Amino acid sequence: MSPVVALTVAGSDSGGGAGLQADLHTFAAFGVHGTTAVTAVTVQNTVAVSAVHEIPPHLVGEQIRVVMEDLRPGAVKTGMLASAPIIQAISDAFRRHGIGRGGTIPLVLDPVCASMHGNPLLRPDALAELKAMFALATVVTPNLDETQLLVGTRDQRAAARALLELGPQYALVKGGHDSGPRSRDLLTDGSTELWLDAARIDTGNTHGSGDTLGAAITARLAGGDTLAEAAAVAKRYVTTAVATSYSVGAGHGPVGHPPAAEPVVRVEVPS
Ligand SMILES: Nc1ncnc2c1ncn2[C@@H]1O[C@H](COP(=O)(O)OP(=O)(O)OP(=O)(O)O)[C@@H](O)[C@H]1O
Ligand SMILES: Cc1ncc(CO)c(N)n1
Repeated sequence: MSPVVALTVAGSDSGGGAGLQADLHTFAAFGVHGTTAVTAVTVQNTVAVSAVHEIPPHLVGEQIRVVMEDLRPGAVKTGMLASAPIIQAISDAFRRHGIGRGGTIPLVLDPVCASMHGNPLLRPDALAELKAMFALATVVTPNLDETQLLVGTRDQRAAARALLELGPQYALVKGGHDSGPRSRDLLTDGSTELWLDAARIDTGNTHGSGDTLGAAITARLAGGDTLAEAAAVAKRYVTTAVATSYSVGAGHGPVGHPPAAEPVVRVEVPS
């Protein structure tokens, strides 16, 4: 039986907590075969991002092409995209391979702009290009710092409305950076509204939580879920991930990636 496959188009985090490393851990936890198109190599640990090396745009496009032609992922996620020329190459490849709106393969677009340390992961002059790409997305998943940058507000409802005007099918506005006893994310397509709600866990070790939520949605979409189903499962998973986070290094530790309670494919260990 061939496995369910997902693709992440993202940057590498040398510290192993976020970026494509978190995406691959998440795909594996759901029993999904993970593939990657690397956009940038970041020199990063739990304390800071100290350098970024961008991959040439045509090579990012080529990674997408060879994965699409051979492994046929059922869903695609984007994370750190780094620069406007890289975003253009990715958008072209997505249109060519039927990824996102107008195609048949769902696209989860996490508009990563900075690390949780506050270091930039997107060139400031690439913001317009990133926003233009939203029209391709099944869902965009910004945190509150990103909504402030993209649409000028940290109010979840107002941000979702403004994001939907840019053309994605759904907006999922994450509330991890809010305060209060609950960590609430808003999922809406403009006519229905779903609040994904969980207790806020008292920890500073949330590095990679956003990537993990988006990758869990992508894994479940690859397995055939609707977006609302995928988001509900992913929220339960990221809450477990934050609950199993740990301290490593001197800064923000990563979330854990335990086997998913609601996997796409249950991994059987031969006895
Ligand atoms: N302390 C916490 N307790 C429970 N859930 C949390 C906590 N922090 C974040 N979350 C959840 O984790 C997910 C990611 O949210 P967040 O807003 O932190 O994203 P992010 O900033 O993109 O993450 P990252 O740290 O990867 O950059 C959301 O579902 C959010 O509600
Ligand atoms: C490479 C990379 N992607 C995404 C994030 C945001 O979590 C990060 N810190 N590093």
